[in-house]
Amino acid sequence: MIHITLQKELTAANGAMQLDISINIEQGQLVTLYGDSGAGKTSILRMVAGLLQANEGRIAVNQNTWLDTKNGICLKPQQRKIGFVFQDYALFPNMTVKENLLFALEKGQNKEIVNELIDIIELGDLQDRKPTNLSGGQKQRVALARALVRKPEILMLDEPLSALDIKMRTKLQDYILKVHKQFNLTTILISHEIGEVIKMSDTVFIIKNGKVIRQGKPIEVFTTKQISGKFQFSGEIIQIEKEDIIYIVTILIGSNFVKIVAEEDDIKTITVGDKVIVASKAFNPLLQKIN
Ligand SMILES: Nc1ncnc2c1ncn2[C@@H]1O[C@H](COP(=O)(O)OP(=O)(O)OP(=O)(O)O)[C@@H](O)[C@H]1O
Repeated sequence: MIHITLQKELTAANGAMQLDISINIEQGQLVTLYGDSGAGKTSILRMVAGLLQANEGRIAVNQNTWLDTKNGICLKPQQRKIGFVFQDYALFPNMTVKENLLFALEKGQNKEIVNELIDIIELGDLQDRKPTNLSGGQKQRVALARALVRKPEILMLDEPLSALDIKMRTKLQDYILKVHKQFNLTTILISHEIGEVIKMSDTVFIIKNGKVIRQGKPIEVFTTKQISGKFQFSGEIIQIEKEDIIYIVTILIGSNFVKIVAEEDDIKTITVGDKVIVASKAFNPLLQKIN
């Protein structure tokens, strides 16, 4: 079990914001932090990693205490068993893929883990290339492998996929799920994509103004009780157009646009940029393979 209690005064765009959270994560779970920009998600990860100091807090990872401000305990970042992947890949440009991984080894650590990761994350063909000769998705695979070299207890992923196109994103999601299971990791992912949160995580914590406002299984957290659709997708509203007495709402679902007819009452609570669920109760879709 991982227990995280943190309090920190942050300086938000409109003044001071008190971050105050207390979360428990079971060993082996993949959890997501979801919320608006500036809600405090990255600050939480940075405090867990020891890169940002909490005003008060306690972090206990299995039997070990990483932080306990009341008792003056605060492990240095290098003493916390963390693997971190950011949106920017932060690979060393002058080193090959394999050298980047070898460089991450601890002093005296067996090099076998590097070959194991090259194998699992399928970097064999890329291992002698330098990062400039890799695509965004390939670089992020290397960054993921590098984060795992020291066999972390917690893997932290701060929007690692947001710069990638939908196809790459899906592929990387699968690699993350694979290593999460194979290395029995506890993983904390920050994501803005409802679909990604639902696909990836056991539990989602919705963060707003530095507080956890909801938590639970993603599908239950993101769907209200009224919706019991048999068929549903999440997406973002791109456009709302009035046509006579109805409205046409354009929603981006993955890389596809879908137009939905809505009535005046429906659009009262929604606006462009909102994340929504599109659900249908009586729907018999056709399935067709695409190449
Ligand atoms: N070291 C710090 N001291 C004080 N305030 C900070 C510090 N670091 C970040 N902040 C502020 O805390 C707020 C939350 O930032 P944070 O990066 O944690 O949000 P976020 O939810 O991860 O946002 P995004 O999704 O845009 O990355 C921001 O307003 C930021 O300016």
